[in-house]
Amino acid sequence: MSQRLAFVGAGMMGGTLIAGLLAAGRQPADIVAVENRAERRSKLSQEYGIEAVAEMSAISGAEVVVLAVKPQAVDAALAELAEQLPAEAVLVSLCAGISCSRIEDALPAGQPVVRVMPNTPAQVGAGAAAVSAGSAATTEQTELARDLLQTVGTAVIVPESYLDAVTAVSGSGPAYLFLVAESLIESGVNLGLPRDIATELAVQTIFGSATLLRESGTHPALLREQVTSPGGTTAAGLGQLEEYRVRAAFAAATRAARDRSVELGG
Ligand SMILES: NC(=O)C1=CN([C@@H]2O[C@H](COP(=O)(O)OP(=O)(O)OC[C@H]3O[C@@H](n4cnc5c(N)ncnc54)[C@H](OP(=O)(O)O)[C@@H]3O)[C@@H](O)[C@H]2O)C=CC1
Ligand SMILES: O=C(O)[C@@H]1CCC=N1
Repeated sequence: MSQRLAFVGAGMMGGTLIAGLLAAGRQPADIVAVENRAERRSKLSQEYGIEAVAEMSAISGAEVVVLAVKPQAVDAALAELAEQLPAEAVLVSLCAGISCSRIEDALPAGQPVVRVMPNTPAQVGAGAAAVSAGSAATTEQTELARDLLQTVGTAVIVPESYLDAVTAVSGSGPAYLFLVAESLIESGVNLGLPRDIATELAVQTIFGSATLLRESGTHPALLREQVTSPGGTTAAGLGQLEEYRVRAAFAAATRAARDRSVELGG
């Protein structure tokens, strides 16, 4: 694959994808970034050797244009982008909550649009993304977007109606798990462990548990039972997590994130 890619917005998520794609073997010469912030542009060109500019005209040679600005900046970006977008280019939007139809309405009729919800573990080739076709995107164009995301992790094609829930689970999900990591480390420190030891053990425990969960294909409830000796330490700890309603907290968190995604879509 060597399509010419343009990123409009190359902050946290756009920059993550660019880094992941280059690490997976994409050539810097095939990627251009249109980015508002001068310091980001310098970093992108110095660190990755890609062309990074402020002018939207740079997207004119692209076959795939990835829109990675905050949802609040989408309308302004689309207004500028619509004038420069090549008719045959696929617009791949990473923007939370913004529907394909809203993007299509801002572009020339028939422009192919694909909506994607990625996540930041793509930085280390371990992303999880879901991809949905807009009304004018062909199967081939949707698969092209999926393949792009698959170079930095897992990517699945889903109906667009799933995407707000996907955003709540895997788009925002890394932040929930980083909060769990932070809590486990602090709890170890509170119990008297040196911070570096607590950090190393907590991080490896999360990594090892995720790897076991994925590689064994075993239901997490069974894996949890394997750790839980009758009358033992884990049963005592889990009892407190149930008491503090961890399951209810995750259900409420994902509902709130899903609702916010819907709200951002306007
Ligand atoms: N961060 C994450 O974990 C995830 C983010 N997303 C989605 O990705 C999108 C980007 O998020 P994120 O990367 O975190 O945001 P960032 O703010 O880190 O990056 C967006 C960048 O785009 C720039 N920008 C805004 N408008 C334009 C424009 N018209 N032309 C060129 N550059 C522009 C911004 O500059 P300035 O600030 O000066 O406007 C900023 O540097 C969002 O829609 C978000 O919903 C999806 C999944 C995960
Ligand atoms: O917090 C957000 O709105 C974005 C979308 C998913 C992850 N970050």
